[in-house]
Amino acid sequence: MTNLSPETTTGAPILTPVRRGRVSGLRAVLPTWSPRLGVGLGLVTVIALFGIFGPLFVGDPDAIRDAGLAPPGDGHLLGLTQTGQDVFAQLAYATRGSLQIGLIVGVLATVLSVFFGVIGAYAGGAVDEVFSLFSNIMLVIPGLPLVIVIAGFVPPESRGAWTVALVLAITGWAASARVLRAQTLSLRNRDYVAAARVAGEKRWRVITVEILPNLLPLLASQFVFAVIAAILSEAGLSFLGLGASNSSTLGTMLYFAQNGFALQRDAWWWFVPPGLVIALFGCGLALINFSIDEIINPKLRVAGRRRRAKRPETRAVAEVGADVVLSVDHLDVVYRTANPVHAVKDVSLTLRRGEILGLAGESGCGKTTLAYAINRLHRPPAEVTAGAVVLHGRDGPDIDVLALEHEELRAFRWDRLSMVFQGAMNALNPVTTVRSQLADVLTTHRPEMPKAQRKAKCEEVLRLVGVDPGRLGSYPHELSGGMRQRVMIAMALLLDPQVMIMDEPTTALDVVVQRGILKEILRLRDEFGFAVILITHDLPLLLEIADRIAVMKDGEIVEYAAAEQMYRAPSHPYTRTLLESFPSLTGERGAFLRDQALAEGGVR
Ligand SMILES: Nc1ncnc2c1ncn2[C@@H]1O[C@H](COP(=O)(O)OP(=O)(O)OP(=O)(O)O)[C@@H](O)[C@H]1O
Repeated sequence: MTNLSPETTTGAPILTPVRRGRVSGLRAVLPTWSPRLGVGLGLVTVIALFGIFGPLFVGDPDAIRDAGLAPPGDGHLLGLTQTGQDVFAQLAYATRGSLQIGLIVGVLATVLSVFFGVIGAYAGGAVDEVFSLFSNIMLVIPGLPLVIVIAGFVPPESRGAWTVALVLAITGWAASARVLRAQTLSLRNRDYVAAARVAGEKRWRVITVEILPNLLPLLASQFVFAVIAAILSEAGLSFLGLGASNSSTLGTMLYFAQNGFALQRDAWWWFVPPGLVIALFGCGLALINFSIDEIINPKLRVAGRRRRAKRPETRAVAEVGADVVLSVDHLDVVYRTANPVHAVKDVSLTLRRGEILGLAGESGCGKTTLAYAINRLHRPPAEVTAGAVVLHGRDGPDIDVLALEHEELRAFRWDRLSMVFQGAMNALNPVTTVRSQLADVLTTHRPEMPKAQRKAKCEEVLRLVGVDPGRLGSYPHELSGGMRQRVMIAMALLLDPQVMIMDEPTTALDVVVQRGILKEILRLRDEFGFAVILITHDLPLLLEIADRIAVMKDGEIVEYAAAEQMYRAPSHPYTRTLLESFPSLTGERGAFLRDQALAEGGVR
């Protein structure tokens, strides 16, 4: 296998060269530009400018004229109310009033939710319990009735914009505090926060430097949401006659329009403009909120592209021999992020029946991406842009894996090709027993299998991987790391697959357990004849147990040879560097298990 360039057989490049690198500085915390964000920002900016500067250019909104109720025209852009007041002038002042209340509530509610959510969660213990209890109580009190009661108790003469804003903030922070608490609890256990604590950083510094910056997108979203809710609630309160008595807001405009029977008198120019401003402002903020969500959850950024994702350009698979079970042909995988990453470049591999094919390479070279793409487990932003993956059935037609439809794919996975994931021992569900996790696989893929047979099969696979079937009733936390790993391998064996992909199956285990499990895999392979793609960065380990090895670097296969050959004479400088980077205790790299196995006739 040579180092192939990313070109199609016709010579046309499949992809333009991709730049690697991180989005730096402020751009990393800003939402990506999208038409949605543009429309949202446009709406909010225009309405905010109208609220800020409009009152400077319109006349007195309270000036009463003799004209009475009049439609737009005659020098009045939006007509007159029944007392002859200019609706456009009122709209400018009312927009300013509503924005003020929205802003005050947004700031107050955010401060309260940070105080009760973040500080409480970080402090932990009794403080967290009390804060959390208080947030919960505020959360279960129905908001609107409480607002109505509080606002109703405040005499109209002292019910100014600030009072209304205060009432709305008091009733509107609790839900955000719950979300921030959950997020802070998760953040405070992260390694970098623990490191800051161990380094002796003061509490306030850990909160402001380590935790709050990570909560910024969430805080921004909560703030925007609080502003929308405040403007709408204020409009509702005013409509009920409980709004700010000394200031004009969009809600009070609607209240007076209602009192003046604007609807019955067809005076649309009186109630439509304030209603429209509320709707457009809310809509604009909601659109901005969507974009902030994309920062909190970057996966949302690719949603549009996912819909447009096309079938990759496939080419005829190279002629394969009868003993080939899986062939990967010129596969390309790209992460379509702001700076696209071409993670798998023109990779071609063939896996023979019963073979252990090792895939080695340093961290980040694309091993996991390749494994996921073979199994169609890759998710956006990852996209297979070219190539083919074909499973050559034992008894049946070839299966073009990349062309499988949803249901076919569901039936194919695990049945024909199973996978032991990286960090698999943590992949077991902590709240379900080993029995039900194994049985679930059988119920999904073999629904017709009788219960007794299912039970027997679960016991059999556990025995095969060296775990006492008595452990079927155990929960994952009751098993050692090595046992959990064996259970995952048992799960991968359940349906007698033809191919098993193992991504760093033993990395987290100590050398003795690792060796035991690898020997077990070799024995099972010999017994059942499945083929294995074994992924690891540990090349010497592969030299010991693999039949052939592919070495990956920067997404490309740079050397692909029989293990024996790679062991005796590695041809690529990178392979040599990899081998030299591992110290040898015996003086002979990888001699131990291979030579022992050769002597036993175990490794071919
Ligand atoms: N979701 C993602 N978005 C963008 N780039 C990604 C994403 N996931 C992985 N990559 C990039 O793809 C490349 C290959 O990553 P991959 O996880 O396949 O490497 P690996 O060889 O399996 O590494 P390791 O041994 O550490 O698991 C890396 O450069 C990585 O940064």
